[in-house]
Amino acid sequence: MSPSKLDSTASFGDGDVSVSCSQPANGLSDSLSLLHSEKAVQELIQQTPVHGSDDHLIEFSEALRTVAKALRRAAEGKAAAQAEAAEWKRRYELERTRNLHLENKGNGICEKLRSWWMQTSINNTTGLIRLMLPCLYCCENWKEQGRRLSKEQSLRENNGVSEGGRLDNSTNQPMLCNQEKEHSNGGCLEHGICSHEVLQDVADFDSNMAHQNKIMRKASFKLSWRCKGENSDQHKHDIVYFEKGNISTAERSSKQISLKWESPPQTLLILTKPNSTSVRILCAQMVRWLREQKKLKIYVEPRVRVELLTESSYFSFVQTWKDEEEILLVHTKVDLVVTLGGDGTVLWAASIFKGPVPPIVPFSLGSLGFMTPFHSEHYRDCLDSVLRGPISITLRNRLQCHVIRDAAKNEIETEEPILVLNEVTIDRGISSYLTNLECYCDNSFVTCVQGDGLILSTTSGSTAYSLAAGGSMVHPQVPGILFTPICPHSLSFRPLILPEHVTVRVQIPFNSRSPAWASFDGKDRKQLAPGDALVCSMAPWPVATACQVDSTDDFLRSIHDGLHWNLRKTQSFDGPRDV
Ligand SMILES: NC(=O)c1ccc[n+]([C@@H]2O[C@H](COP(=O)([O-])OP(=O)(O)OC[C@H]3O[C@@H](n4cnc5c(N)ncnc54)[C@H](O)[C@@H]3O)[C@@H](O)[C@H]2O)c1
Ligand SMILES: Nc1ncnc2c1ncn2[C@@H]1O[C@H](COP(=O)(O)OP(=O)(O)OP(=O)(O)O)[C@@H](O)[C@H]1O
Repeated sequence: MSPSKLDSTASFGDGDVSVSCSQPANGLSDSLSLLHSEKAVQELIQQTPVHGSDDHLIEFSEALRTVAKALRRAAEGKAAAQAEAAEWKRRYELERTRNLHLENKGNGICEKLRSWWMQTSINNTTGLIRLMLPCLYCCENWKEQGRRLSKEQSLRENNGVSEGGRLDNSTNQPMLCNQEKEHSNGGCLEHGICSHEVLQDVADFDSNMAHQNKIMRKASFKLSWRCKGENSDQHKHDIVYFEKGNISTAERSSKQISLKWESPPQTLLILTKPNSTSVRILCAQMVRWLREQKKLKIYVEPRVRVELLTESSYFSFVQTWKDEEEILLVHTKVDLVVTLGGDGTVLWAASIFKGPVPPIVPFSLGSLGFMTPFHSEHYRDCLDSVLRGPISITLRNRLQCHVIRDAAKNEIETEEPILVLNEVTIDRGISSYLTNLECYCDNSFVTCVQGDGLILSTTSGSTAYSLAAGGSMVHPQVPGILFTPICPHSLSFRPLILPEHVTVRVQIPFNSRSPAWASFDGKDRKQLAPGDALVCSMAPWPVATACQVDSTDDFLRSIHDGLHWNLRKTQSFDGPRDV
């Protein structure tokens, strides 16, 4: 039988293996079943005794091999096509959201913000909550959007009657804070990065605070690029000049950044490492000092509030949240976050904020502290100078990771993105097989990782797991994505550093021997089945951590103190030398 004879459904043996090769090109209905068929064909080849003298059998097994190969190619083709389709679907959705957003920007209203606003207004018929949040999707023009939404609300409440086009929103319009009035020309965005203000927050989400029916607003601050010999308030937007055909760089894409408060911070969130007596004692002291000396409002996690109240009822002024939903609003309340612990507590702090993150002041109470430059013994002086400002900060990029399930029927089933400050790791989990990860960068094939796994790390995470896997240490202010294999079974694999603007996709091939596992900053393990993918790009919400000196000094100090980097006894003068 020649291979060409295998163009129709053929049954082999006692009929339990059936291979159809006559399907049209688009008939690759299910690559998994194709793979099973391939396996069956392979098994059949192994089971069928082939004697050198039997030409027919040799020809037959050749034909089967050809079929097996064709099936494998078909399955791989489908996997690639599915990955591409998923990516295009994602891009389409992104584009559609952006277009919707732009369309509504014409009206001055972001669609997401509009629906959120509608919900809030509908859910709170008493009209108690009328929060004005920054729009996470556009992060601009939201004050104006607030006014317009308020007008819409007013219209709805008045059955939409507005004959002369004049809208009376005097009762429903969010109250504007002073900042809003001062910056109503939007000047803030023109000369730096500004914090968002909360316009009005009538009802506190904590019932303990329900009686405090008063205006709270977030402290406003400005971030500016600091460069030696340059006026710090001047920020040119052009990075590259093309004057008379000559290309010259006018600016660096990343610089030392300084934070200057435009209004004093009023609310602090303190996050602490659990199960540590020294941290508990320090936390109580700090809360007391901040309340008595600085007159600040303090938020802590529910666990910490219980701990403080167990110590003394004095701490009843300390506020907290009740559930996951309320945590989502915390960033609108808090001006500054203080962490008491090690790097893990900074990671924990960042993980609480699924969108914008307030600046973090990390105190070191762990064994290593790459992101925790402040010493807890001097907390009063440190906090004094941070609250006064200006301070140097390290603006740490985060990665935004999407798990795309092959089994997902539609985009509604797409899982929420996860933000990481250190890295996302895709590894073999408990499986003893090699992982097989197909990696693409902006749809260009990068490589197939065969080994224990792959780390996609931020530059902040470059001193963590990526370093242990042989990646380079990178200054946290350098924008980039580290692509570091874990124990690759290849002599020529070297870690890469990719530019910050790319999207990396890691695909688990359909013919993978086992599922892979993704973990995010060392937590939240998720299984990735064959056909699933992890798509990762730079998130728009970095984490600003306060520096002791500046980002470079702090970074170098951390690798010297934390890792004893390049520590070696100095060679003595006493010996052979060039004269
Ligand atoms: N082989 C390894 O080195 C290895 C293995 C697993 C996880 N990790 C790291 O642990 C991190 C989670 O930290 P954790 O504190 O929640 O877990 P953990 O308590 O297990 O601590 C892990 C260690 O990593 C250090 N670390 C964390 N972030 C760092 C950073 N940016 N630079 C330098 N060191 C850093 C911590 O100080 C700590 O000593 C993960 O994001 C991962 O980077 C490292
Ligand atoms: N507020 C928190 N709630 C829950 N878990 C937390 C919190 N803060 C920290 N953790 C977790 O506790 C673990 C240890 O925290 P951290 O790294 O800060 O302390 P450490 O291990 O003593 O420090 P180091 O790693 O420098 O020795 C981390 O896994 C971190 O995610």
